[in-house]
Amino acid sequence: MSDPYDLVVIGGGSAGLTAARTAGRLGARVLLAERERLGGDCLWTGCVPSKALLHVAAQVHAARGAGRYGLHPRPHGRADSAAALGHVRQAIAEIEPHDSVEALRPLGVEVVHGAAEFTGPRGLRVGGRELAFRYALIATGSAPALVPVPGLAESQPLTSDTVWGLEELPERLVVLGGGPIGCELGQAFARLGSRVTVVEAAERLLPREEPRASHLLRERLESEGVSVRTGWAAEKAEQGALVGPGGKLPYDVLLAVTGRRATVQGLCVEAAHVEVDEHGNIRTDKRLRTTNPRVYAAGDVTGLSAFTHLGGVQGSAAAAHALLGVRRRLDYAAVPSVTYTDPEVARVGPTEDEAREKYGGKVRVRTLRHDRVDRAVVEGRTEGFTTLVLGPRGRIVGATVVAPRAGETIAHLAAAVRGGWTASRYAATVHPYPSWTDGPWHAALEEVYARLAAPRTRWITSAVLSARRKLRR
Ligand SMILES: Cc1cc2nc3c(=O)[nH]c(=O)nc-3n(C[C@H](O)[C@H](O)[C@H](O)COP(=O)(O)OP(=O)(O)OC[C@H]3O[C@@H](n4cnc5c(N)ncnc54)[C@H](O)[C@@H]3O)c2cc1C
Ligand SMILES: NC(=O)c1ccc[n+]([C@@H]2O[C@H](COP(=O)([O-])OP(=O)(O)OC[C@H]3O[C@@H](n4cnc5c(N)ncnc54)[C@H](O)[C@@H]3O)[C@@H](O)[C@H]2O)c1
Repeated sequence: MSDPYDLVVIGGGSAGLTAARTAGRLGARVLLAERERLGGDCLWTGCVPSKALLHVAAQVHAARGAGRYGLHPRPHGRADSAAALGHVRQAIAEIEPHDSVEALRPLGVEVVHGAAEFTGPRGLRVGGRELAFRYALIATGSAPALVPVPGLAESQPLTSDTVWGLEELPERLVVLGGGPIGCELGQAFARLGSRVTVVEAAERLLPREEPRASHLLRERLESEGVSVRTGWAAEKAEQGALVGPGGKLPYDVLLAVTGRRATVQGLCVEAAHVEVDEHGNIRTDKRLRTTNPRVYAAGDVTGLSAFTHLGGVQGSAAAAHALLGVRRRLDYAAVPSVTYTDPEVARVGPTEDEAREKYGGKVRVRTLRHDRVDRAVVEGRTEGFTTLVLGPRGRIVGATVVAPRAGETIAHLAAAVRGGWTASRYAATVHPYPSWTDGPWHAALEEVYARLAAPRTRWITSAVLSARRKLRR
């Protein structure tokens, strides 16, 4: 067996790639093992293809609406599936080189192709080699999980892994699951011309978001022809129909997007004394160390992250912890999440209800409807809103923005949450006009105006005004 590597990273997705790059930049001897394709879920079956498809769908949707401005005839029918999926493949092809063996080599990252398995607490086997490591990082991600609905597995539904292999747009698409994936893909396929039904067992779409965001998104989807069934738990799947409350939903294609499960099979984690928790995720402490202090974990496999941006940050932090012994605290309270539907639903921190559970009566909420945002008015998109959740000492602890490009707007609010800013501190930054960032800015200004109007402040300002009037008389 050769000298031990400083760090062996298992899995070349968002978390593993970022960890390997960090380790390489630190000058460590690092090996990255990947069993399929570098880039992982995000590049091949997740963020990149879904956002590329949503982009095509948005173009098609805009073209259909151009009749309003005199451009006729109004295009109808289904978009060209080959062209739509061609754009998806092109986006992947353009991003892929950034995640390639060639891009990693200058950073000193060695890549081995193969499925890694632990052979002991400080050793593993991959690509026919037995390796020793000082530290290892498990970044093996997650895979679609089918809910235990009778007949579902036998019906062989498409998942977010396999939907990209479709050659034709389905005539009737039933989407099982109204979470982020179901809403994004449901809207994309509907805009491209499929007849889409989204079914969700909970009482509303995107159950983790502000109820107002869920209702608004539902209205929007329905206005675009998507049939939405909430409180609709699938009971049975048959060939060609999903069965649930009130009867059958016939489909040509069934897409099951009901959550994901950590990928730990085949890793032989027991050999490394690495424990898995009751949900099947790798158990980690605050520093992302597993139950073996020589082995760390990052990304979807931990159950602490379901996003590329967070998986990458975890990977980088875990590499630095392991190699340098530094303690970089991860601030989960300020991690934004975005569902890239139109409008986008973006949030950082807790919802209003979650904040009230945590902070009780100290919570105040400012919501600004976007009919007060000039950018929304000029684009004819006033349906959205911004909510700021203020916690103890008036600090912004959470925010939700529902609007086109809310994913960009939320980044500044994430900085505010991370910095523990009050609404007035946030409002002191000048925001560009007319931009979507006017939503959060004016919501924060509303809080400032309310404070100015409070009796105590009003008493002080009145006293100052009156004193200055007398002085200058
Ligand atoms: C449809 C969809 C849309 C999404 N959209 C977004 C989005 O817009 N924004 C966002 O932030 N997140 C999004 N996500 C989530 C995001 O894709 C994941 O959070 C992210 O890709 C997880 O990264 P990871 O590195 O933890 O795992 P992965 O990307 O899954 O990488 C794990 C890698 O490990 C490899 N592997 C597994 N076992 C072994 C082994 N034994 N040996 C060697 N290699 C192994 C796998 O082949 C894989 O390449 C989306 C997900 C889906 C499904
Ligand atoms: N834009 C993004 O950042 C983005 C996009 C897509 C996915 N992701 C992440 O990927 C992960 C997986 O997403 P997802 O949408 O698959 O999972 P999810 O768990 O968020 O949503 C699945 C939905 O399916 C519903 N469901 C479960 N069983 C059902 C049944 N029998 N009948 C009807 N509905 C049922 C659940 O109530 C839930 O709302 C999430 O953690 C998400 O955050 C992120």
